[in-house]
This record gives sequence, C-alpha cells and structure tokens, in this order.
Amino acid sequence: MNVVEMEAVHRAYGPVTALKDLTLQVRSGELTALLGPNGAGKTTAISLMLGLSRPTSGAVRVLGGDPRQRAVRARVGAMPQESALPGALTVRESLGLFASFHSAPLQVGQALALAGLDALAGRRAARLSGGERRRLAFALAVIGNPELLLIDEPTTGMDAASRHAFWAALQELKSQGRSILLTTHYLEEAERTADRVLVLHAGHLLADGTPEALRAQVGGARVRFRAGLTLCEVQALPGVQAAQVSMKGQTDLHTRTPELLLEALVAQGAAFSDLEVHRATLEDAFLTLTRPAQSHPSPQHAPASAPTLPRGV
Ligand SMILES: Nc1ncnc2c1ncn2[C@@H]1O[C@H](COP(=O)(O)OP(=O)(O)OP(=O)(O)O)[C@@H](O)[C@H]1O
Repeated sequence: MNVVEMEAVHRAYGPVTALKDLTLQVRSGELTALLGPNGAGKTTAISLMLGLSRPTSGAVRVLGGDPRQRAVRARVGAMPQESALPGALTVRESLGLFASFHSAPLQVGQALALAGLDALAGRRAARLSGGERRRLAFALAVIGNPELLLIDEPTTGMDAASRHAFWAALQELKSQGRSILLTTHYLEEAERTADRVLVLHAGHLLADGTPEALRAQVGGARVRFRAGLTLCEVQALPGVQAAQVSMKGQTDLHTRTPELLLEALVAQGAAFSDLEVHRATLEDAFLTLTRPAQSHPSPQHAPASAPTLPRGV
C-alpha cells in the first residue's frame, strides 16, 4: 500500500518550474529518503504532500485522500525545514499544548524521550540551541501519534550524538508501523537507514530504489593510495573509470575491477602506500546520477577526471 502518491505533478512558482511531471510513490511502513541537490524540488514536494500548497497540475494523494482535508492532516506529522516554535513556553508546555490539538496523542513523556529532550523539558523554547530546536520540532511532529511523518532536513544543525539518537528514534517509530519520508543531504545516514531512496533532480525523479540497487548502478570500488604516479599513468592502469591525483601524489580513483588494478600496480613495481579500497557508496551513486546537469560542482564534488589542484592555482 502507498501512503503518498504523486501523479504527473507539475508545480511552478511564476516563471520557476520546481516540479516537472513528477510521479512517485511512498510505501507504507518504510523509511524513504528523498534526496537531491539544492533546488531539486524536495521541499516543494513535501509542502504539496502536507497540503500547504497545490500542484499547478497533476494529483497528490496522501493516506488515500486529499492532503488538504483535515481528516488526512490529523494523521500526518510534519517537521518542516524551519519551524516557528512557541518561544515563551517550555519544551514540556509546548508538547502539552500540541498534544491537546490531537484526539489520540502520544504522552508528553514519550515524545520527550524519543527526541532526547528529557533534560531540557523545563527550558523555554526561545533558549534552546539550534540543534535542540530541531529536536523540539521533531517531538512536536510526533506528539500527534501520526501514521505518516514528513520530515524536511531533520538533522541539519544537530551534532553527531544527536543525529545518532535521531536515527535510532526514527527506527523505533518505523518498528511501530509508521511510514516516514525525509529529505537529507547526509547521504551516509540515508544509506544506513533508508529502505528506499528517491533521487530528485531539477524537479524530475532520476532514480527510485533501495540504497543497494542505486549503489549497484555505479558498481565497483573507490581506491585510494599514495604513489609517485602522474594522472596519465594512473588513467592507464586497467579498468580505471575516473581518477584524481593531488600534487602530493594522493590518488583517488573509481574502478569496476579493483583486483586487476592492484595486480597491475604491483606488477609495475610502483611504490605505493596508504592503500584504501571501499565499494562505491550511495554518495558515489548520487554524484554520478546528478553530475551531468550540475552547472557548478563544488571542488569536493568536481568531476573525478580532473586532477586536484593546490589552493590558489
Ligand atoms: N516560493 C517560491 N517562489 C519562487 N521560487 C521558489 C519558491 N519555492 C521554491 N522555489 C524554487 O523552486 C525550486 C525548488 O525549490 P525547493 O525548495 O523545492 O528545492 P529543495 O530541493 O528543497 O532545495 P534545498 O536542498 O536547497 O532545500 C528552486 O529553484 C527554488 O528556487
């Protein structure tokens, strides 16, 4: 069963087209990650699912109904990218207030525990740090005991321990049978926790599958080592698909046949050190999928065939 269905959805903001002929489904009981570069249309898609705006054309159905219906909204928990929190209330009072809007809410203590806010229950929202405010926004999203959680960039501003705790809380909510859709730019976290990944780019759905399936599209491995080889010499090694060589001899390459490559390196008698081999990640798949249309890749995401230049060159 699908908890969200978008069919041929088009959404324009004046001359800007944010979503183009977007068809996607979010399945019941799964944790789905909606990924995409900045401006891909993720927040627009979530705001349509929350019934906060309407598609220019196409259809959006949530829990089998129109997301603008009160009965549907009552079953959905929302954590937007930026939340206006009741600053004068304490964390516990905020949760109590929001709980009173729902017919069968969680207990305030349950929401506090899920969001790791027990120690901050008596603090006014206005005095919370950025990461703590995200945790309160999460607690407010779950207090209504929702069947479906729609979460936009939840872990931005959270420290590593809070992010860890947050993902554990999502797993707990999922194990209770809830469906979760979230956007994130933390691809390692999506890879570890999502059942399914949807990749948006320029308002289109580029890919839809398990993290394993997306990784398999790229396949192969990333190999890193330090050696005195030039970029041309590295590119001439068997099976190299893309490579970078820094001025200090740090080599970073992608290959589908790491064993052949290492055999050739040893056969050549090349002196190399600091060898690391790991299979292609979801981030590798994401960059490969979204790279062709990126107009200004950041240095860390630059095409892998370009040699790394020292600062200032
Ligand atoms: N209210 C608006 N008015 C005009 N353009 C908008 C509006 N909201 C979004 N857009 C544009 O629509 C496109 C999609 O934006 P959206 O916020 O959905 O992307 P996103 O994938 O969530 O990006 P990010 O990862 O940066 O949050 C962008 O080009 C954005 O500039």
